Amino acid sequence: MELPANWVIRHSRTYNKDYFFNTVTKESQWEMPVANDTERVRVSHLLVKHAGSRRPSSWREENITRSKDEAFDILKEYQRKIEQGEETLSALATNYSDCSSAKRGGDLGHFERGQMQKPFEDAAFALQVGELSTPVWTDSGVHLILRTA
Ligand SMILES: O=C(O)CN(Cc1ccccc1)C(=O)c1nc(-c2ccccc2)[nH]c1C(=O)O
Repeated sequence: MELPANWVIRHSRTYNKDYFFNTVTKESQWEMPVANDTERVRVSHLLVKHAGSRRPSSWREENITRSKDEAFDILKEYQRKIEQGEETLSALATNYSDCSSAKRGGDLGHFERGQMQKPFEDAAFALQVGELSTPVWTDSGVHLILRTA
């Protein structure tokens, strides 16, 4: 049984069953502690906004008028290029992402559940490290997500 760092299994004589004890925080719990690598992910993403985006504006374009369909077609072409190895997500995000993270090659750093828009979070946590998502829709627009850690 793989336990996250600092966790040990203890046995409760009172209830005659095992529990989990964190030797650093001194907390104890009955349920199996969540391993760190499922608590936090790091991703880079490429966002293409459209006229219906909550904020249809970006560093690239002051007033974004493209349709949802156009945004999807643009993102699908980026996805094809990345999957074919012709381009990297980082290079495309730097030049074409409508998110301010374009300046960092699309890197969003690490985040836990509860921090991002739900569709984005669910897609990110479903990826294996190194895996590229299919297009993901949020209120911001449509995204390609690459899990990096
Ligand atoms: O939607 C808005 O009201 C304006 N935003 C920023 C935003 C979007 C959702 C929640 C909080 C902030 C965006 O449109 C946006 N969302 C993102 C975003 C969305 C999901 C994951 C990472 C970044 N980037 C941006 C940006 O301009 O740079």
